[in-house]
Amino acid sequence: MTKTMPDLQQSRDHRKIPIRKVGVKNISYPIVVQDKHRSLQHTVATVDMYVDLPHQFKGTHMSRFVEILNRHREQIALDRLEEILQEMRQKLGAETAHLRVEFPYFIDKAAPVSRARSLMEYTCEFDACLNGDQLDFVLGVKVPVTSLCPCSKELSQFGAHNQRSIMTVKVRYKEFIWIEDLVELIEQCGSSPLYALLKRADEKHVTEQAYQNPRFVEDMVREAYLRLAASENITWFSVEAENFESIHNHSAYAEVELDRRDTQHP
Ligand SMILES: Nc1nc2c(ncn2[C@@H]2O[C@H](COP(=O)(O)OP(=O)(O)OP(=O)(O)O)[C@@H](O)[C@H]2O)c(=O)[nH]1
Repeated sequence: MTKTMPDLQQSRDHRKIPIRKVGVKNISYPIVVQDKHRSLQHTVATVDMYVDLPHQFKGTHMSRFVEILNRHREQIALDRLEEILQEMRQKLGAETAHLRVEFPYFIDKAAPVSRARSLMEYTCEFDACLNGDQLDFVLGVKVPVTSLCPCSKELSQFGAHNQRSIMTVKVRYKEFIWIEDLVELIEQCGSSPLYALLKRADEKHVTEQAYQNPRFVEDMVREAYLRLAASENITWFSVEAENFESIHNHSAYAEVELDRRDTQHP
């Protein structure tokens, strides 16, 4: 039946414009992530899959992306991404394949005083690209923290404004990095970490901890820079901090980046 149907995608395009990324976006799909303490964690990701398209073709074959994803069902994990990307390149006749997987990841944390345990959610991403046989992979994690304003503390007779901040860290690395370790490193860069569950004794502790540890967005990204740059394993990183200001109707924002790849591969 399909053989007799016209294949418009395969027909020629005459505009001579190659397309860098074309494919499917926002597929909700189950994946498996390596968990530092529980071996594996099952979660549901939002998946984007793209390839490049040479100028002479009218369209890509959208159904093949979903076919590939389903061929790897229950095995979509970090160590399978390259295989999936290779299959995308091959089945879609492309030079470059992109696979972005964004997912909620849960870490079991103990509250600082009561030690009450709770699951804290972190939004993570694997962003992988295969160009020929060159694999580029970026791990990203969004880490919410508390920040307390040093200026407000200095000026005010009582209190200081403080807010929830999101620190977004992205890394390229040589040897495997646990999401848990990245989260722990970034949590040290705000005024206080966040927890899903706090009893009263914990609430007093985190409030006082934040007051004793005021941080601008600039302090937060600089602290992260120092800690990430200290690891030889990390070849590239970027860190963003966004403070959802409690006394302004806008956010304070800062970003830093370090790229060691050029010096390693001149
Ligand atoms: N290329 C392209 N396809 C689209 C778009 N929107 C929907 N589609 C549909 O995606 C569907 C699947 O396309 P293909 O993968 O080429 O389907 P197919 O020809 O049955 O599959 P193959 O035999 O593997 O090529 C088609 O029905 C298209 O109409 C779009 O914006 N671009």
